[in-house]
Amino acid sequence: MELTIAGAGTRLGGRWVVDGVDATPPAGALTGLLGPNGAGKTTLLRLVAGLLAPEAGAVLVSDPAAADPAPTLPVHTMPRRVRARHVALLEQSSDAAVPLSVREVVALGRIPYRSLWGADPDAGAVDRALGAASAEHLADRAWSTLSGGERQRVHVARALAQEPSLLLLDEPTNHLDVSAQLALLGFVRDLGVTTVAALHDLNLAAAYCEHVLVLSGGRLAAAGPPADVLTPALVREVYGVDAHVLTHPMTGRPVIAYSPTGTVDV
Ligand SMILES: Nc1ncnc2c1ncn2[C@@H]1O[C@H](COP(=O)(O)OP(=O)(O)OP(=O)(O)O)[C@@H](O)[C@H]1O
Repeated sequence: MELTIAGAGTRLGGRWVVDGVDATPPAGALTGLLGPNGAGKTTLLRLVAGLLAPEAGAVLVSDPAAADPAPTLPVHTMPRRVRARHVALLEQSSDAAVPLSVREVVALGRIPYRSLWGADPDAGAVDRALGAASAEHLADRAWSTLSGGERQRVHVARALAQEPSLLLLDEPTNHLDVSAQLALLGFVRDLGVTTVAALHDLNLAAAYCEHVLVLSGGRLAAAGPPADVLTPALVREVYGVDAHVLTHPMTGRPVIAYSPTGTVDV
């Protein structure tokens, strides 16, 4: 799905927390949404998901009912059921103790596809999503008994079960061990679905994202391929941290080596 964020902004608590953001994340690829705590990443994801209507500008997506893929449809005006078939948002996980099994939680992602009498037209969708999120071994567990990382995998599986054409992930690697982080981002990158993922780990973004957007104080500070954007000057300006940017010996992608603060023994 094509996505254009055109001067989008919104206020929360009387303050512009997303302010005049212009961006065109590449279709069918993984875009990293970066920026310090409070920069506006979650709010921008909610605007892109159509859960918030922008007070300024627009968030436009391809109209699923039209042959033309050009982004012309304001996402927040899509009927909810239609939007739920095309746009999935994985929010920062809540720890609600719902009395459901893992399989039932993932099946919630299939609600937009179910018929009036509750049948899912694709009986294999839940199992495929569990497999994609490396969570098939959890299928029959009670949700309330899972660890933080296990829950995160199930949240991801639920979003994938929606089979969206626009996938929005808010800190999807939260709680995951290193191996699960790499597996998840590798899987999402190879999905071929337009994906925007808020990430705190600049090295994961550099390794897996085709494009990155960097927010700072609600405004877009930089956008482009990670190798162009993730410079020592940018890391200093946005995060207030000194860093060296090295080149990964296998992939050629940037590796950010932060300079420790305080006294350093050498
Ligand atoms: N309902 C609200 N009312 C007032 N201010 C809000 C509200 N929700 C969020 N904010 C503020 O808006 C700003 C942006 O918040 P947001 O959650 O989008 O940032 P973020 O980049 O996702 O942060 P983090 O990395 O910490 O998750 C923050 O300063 C936050 O305190």
